[in-house]
Amino acid sequence: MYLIDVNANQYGHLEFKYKKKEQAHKEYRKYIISNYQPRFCEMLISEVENFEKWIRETDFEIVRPNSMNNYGAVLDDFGMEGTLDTLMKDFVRHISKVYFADVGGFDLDSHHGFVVEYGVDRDVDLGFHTDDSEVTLNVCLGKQFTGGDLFFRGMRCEDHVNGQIYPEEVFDFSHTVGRAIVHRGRHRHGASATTSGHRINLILWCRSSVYRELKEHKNDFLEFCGECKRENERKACALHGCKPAWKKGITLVIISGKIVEFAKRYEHNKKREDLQRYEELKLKKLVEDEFSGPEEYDDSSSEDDEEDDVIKFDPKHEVQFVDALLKIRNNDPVLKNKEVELFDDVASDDVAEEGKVKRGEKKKKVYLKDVNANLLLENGADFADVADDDDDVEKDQSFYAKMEAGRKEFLDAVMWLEKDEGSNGNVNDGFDGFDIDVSDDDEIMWRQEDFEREINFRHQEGGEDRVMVHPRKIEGSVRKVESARQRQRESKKEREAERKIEMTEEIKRLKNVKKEEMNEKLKKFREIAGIGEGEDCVLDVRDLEGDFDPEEYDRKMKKAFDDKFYTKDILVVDDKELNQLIPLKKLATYREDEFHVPYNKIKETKQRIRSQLKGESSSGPDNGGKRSKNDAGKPVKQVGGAETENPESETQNEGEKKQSRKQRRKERLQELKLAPTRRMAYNLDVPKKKKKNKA
Ligand SMILES: O=C(O)CCC(=O)C(=O)O
Ligand SMILES: [Fe+2]
Repeated sequence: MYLIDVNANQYGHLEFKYKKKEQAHKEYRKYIISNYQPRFCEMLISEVENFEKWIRETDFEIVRPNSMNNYGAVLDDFGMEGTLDTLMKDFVRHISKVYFADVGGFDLDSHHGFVVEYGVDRDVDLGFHTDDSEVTLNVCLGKQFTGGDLFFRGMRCEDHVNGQIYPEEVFDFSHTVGRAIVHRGRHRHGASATTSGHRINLILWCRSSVYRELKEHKNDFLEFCGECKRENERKACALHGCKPAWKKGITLVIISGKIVEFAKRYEHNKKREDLQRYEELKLKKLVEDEFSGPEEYDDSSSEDDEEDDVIKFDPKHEVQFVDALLKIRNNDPVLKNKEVELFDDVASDDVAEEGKVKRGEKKKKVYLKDVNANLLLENGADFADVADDDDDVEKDQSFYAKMEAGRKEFLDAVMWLEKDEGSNGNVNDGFDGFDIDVSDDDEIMWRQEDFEREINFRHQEGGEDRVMVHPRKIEGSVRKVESARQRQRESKKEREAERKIEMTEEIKRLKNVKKEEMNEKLKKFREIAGIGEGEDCVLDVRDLEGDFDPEEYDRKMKKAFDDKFYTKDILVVDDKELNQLIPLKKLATYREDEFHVPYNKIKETKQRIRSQLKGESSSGPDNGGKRSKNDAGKPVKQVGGAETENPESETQNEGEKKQSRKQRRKERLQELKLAPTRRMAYNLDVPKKKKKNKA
């Protein structure tokens, strides 16, 4: 058995390390990396659970991931399409272009991503099947479970999918949270019963349009099929009189890895996107603020409102419309003139009728391109086929460009593979990127060339009789003449109602994200300020929002930090403690980790200072709150919050506000360096009692 370390520590750059291990299953190569970022797994699970909850609450019918699962959800449906595309391109493709190049692994270009859920109260197991994918990534996200093993029973092409199972094809794989497996879609597999707990897996079916296109023309290159292989070998041996030897190659790749960057990025981007969206909605006045109760999405501000529903029929325009349509369908030569005016703009006519168009103002003309655009919008893609044959040429060209790119990637993959093999003498042993023995260099080269030739000459070599068929008509997109408008109106209403529900839910969710963020900030603040559970805090979540007002901020900070902590307290602490206790810097988010001081430590320090002070003096708040002037005649800096209780200090505070924080700190330090006599003179060290007695 080979252990292959896939170190995905650099996002998208995999390092392969080959280690020869004791012979176990020669046919299986394993990639082992450690965990699949637990936080990412957790987040995904909670997102899925939320989604499930929402489905239950709204009684919404959703499309389940595939025909065999009754639980789980299509991730592309809830905003993860881009993320999963990245996962496919930047992660799966690096692996598959080497190990599954024969099924287009070098050019995976689309995906279907979903989660599946198993448990006694969910889907229990999954039948024997092949996936509708070229390559599948299956990641075990959680939670706790027993059972649920994956069983693999050999790869088969469509013709042999139900063929027998050979002993060497039997492979069982136990899911572990954080571990993933990559296999060909045509690898027959199933999942045994999850006997307790819940198992949730992320499945990414990755497809290659290049490969699918090629398969349309030819399928005798499908070397992976265990049954085809045997047949070919039998034939070859019958011809050459040799003994068939069943060669084993890679069948699947097991990964347990750190996709650290990927998971982190997902987490970060998702939150940022949500908050940004929330702010946008707030700007558009679609949400009031995060503190108002649940609100319904109100789309009355959107431009296309009810009026749109009332479609006005104008016989003149109807005739013009049909006439234009016929001209286009019949490819009327008049259309060659780009400036041909097919009919007057309905909207501008209507407006004119209502007297809203100023006299002499030119009516908007409608050109062929406008009509085409409108027809496309109304009739769907079907119409485009009739209207413009050039489109096909363009499609063809982009296809060839894509093929070229695919070919280049393929060559890169081959070079990579060669380099890899060259760097390690053991690699060829039992390994084969195409499920054939690659110990023979010529053979692998021959197969690569063959594969390339198949792609490049698929139209020339016996493929001419087959015509590519793509579905042209998309259900529901074709315009029906009778009562179509009625239906359009109804479906528009339905769509709007759906949109309203969706938006209301979305706003609710975004508000929660926002609230969560603000509560987190507040929690941090309370922690820093040493404000315990249930204790009052001068700031509330609202203070964390809005424009930054430094004076207001200072005032609140003073109150927060100084209510229970006076200048006197501060004077007895050393710099290190002061740094912990006056933690304004800690509020700068970029420093939060470095400056974190646990709440109990702050409390402990404060208590210690208090008892120290009690021993030294019995001074009350008015002593701490009232200060004489320093030698420069300036008011002595007051960190204490006594100004709120002491009107006298009000004016002093005005002066203080103007002082910079740095200045105040400097003064405080100077104060500490004062000679004992000066300190006495300034009442700094004089116990209150003594002072009173003297008085
Ligand atoms: O349950 C699993 O882990 C396998 C799921 C699977 O094979 C599939 O959904 O195609
Ligand atoms: Fe599957």
